[in-house]
Amino acid sequence: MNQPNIMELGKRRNSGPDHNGARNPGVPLDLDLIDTIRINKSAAERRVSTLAGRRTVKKDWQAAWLLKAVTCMDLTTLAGDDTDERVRRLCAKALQPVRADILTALGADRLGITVGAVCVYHGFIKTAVKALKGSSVDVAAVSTGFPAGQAPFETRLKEIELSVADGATEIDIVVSRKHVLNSNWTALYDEVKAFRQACGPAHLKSILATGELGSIGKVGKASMVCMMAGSDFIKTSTGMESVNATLPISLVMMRAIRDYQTQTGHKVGFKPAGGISDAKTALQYLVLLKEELGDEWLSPKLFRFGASRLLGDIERQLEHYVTGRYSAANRHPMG
Ligand SMILES: O=C[C@H](O)COP(=O)(O)O
Repeated sequence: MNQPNIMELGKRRNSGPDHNGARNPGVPLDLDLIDTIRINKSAAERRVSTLAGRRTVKKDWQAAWLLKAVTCMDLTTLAGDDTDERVRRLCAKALQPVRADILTALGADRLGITVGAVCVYHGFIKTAVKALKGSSVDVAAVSTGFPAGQAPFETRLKEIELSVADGATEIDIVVSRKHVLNSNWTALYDEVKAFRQACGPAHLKSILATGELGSIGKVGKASMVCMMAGSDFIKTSTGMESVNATLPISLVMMRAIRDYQTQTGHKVGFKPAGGISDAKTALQYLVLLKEELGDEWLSPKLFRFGASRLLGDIERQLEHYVTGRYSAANRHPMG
């Protein structure tokens, strides 16, 4: 696997698809196309099962890929006991995600590495905006009755509008699982399109909650419908389902993104989220992404990890790389 140009890591300011080309404007719903989508589950599982053994990244290359993963992270806190102080600490970590001594040892201390965004509940948007002011780190808010999405439709629309008014530049919505389970693609399309409209300039990430969609085939179809409705990103999971991000599901979503680009010319981002907590797994996602969608997607404009714990393990692995020793996980707090 090629080493990303480490000098490029610090340059990516202004994340989001529209800063470097047009956003996905969406297209009319094409039910005939949705009907043709078929997914071979065993083939998808076979494809990803060889990933860890077949492609490995070592030493300098691994360090560079891990720094890339950091720049593509939505550093997340979504807990019932979140406080303004916790969010402020998380934002400080977002601005300096890897300890200065580690970055210096890696020769990466002048790259201005930050995460892609901080992801919070609505009530903490203003706190995050203030803490990140002057930086290029985006503020993402989960929305539309996250995680279940069972609030009234008008309430969900209003929630988006309020979050954008508070300063969120990215909105992570949850789709109504019932529309997918009932194969009511028109209802899903209309819902996501309305959410996109409510977002205005903020980018829309559509969370499919893939672990609750019943089949891998539904994941392929729902991915395509969400992109047709104008999603800037499609995202696997809320982190609250019993099954969250997996590599086979991610493969299906990446291929849907590829097919959508082939059909329409529009690029849509991908965000695996939920349960991705170690550097080794993160590298597997990056390898799969590079192989399926190419180098252009290896950027926060088109790829994010949604993760609350991953950064700690990445920092720990980077410290091991520069010192030869592993430190205790609690030496890498998130805030
Ligand atoms: O969107 C992000 C997820 O909620 C994060 O899930 P996690 O806490 O399992 O990393």
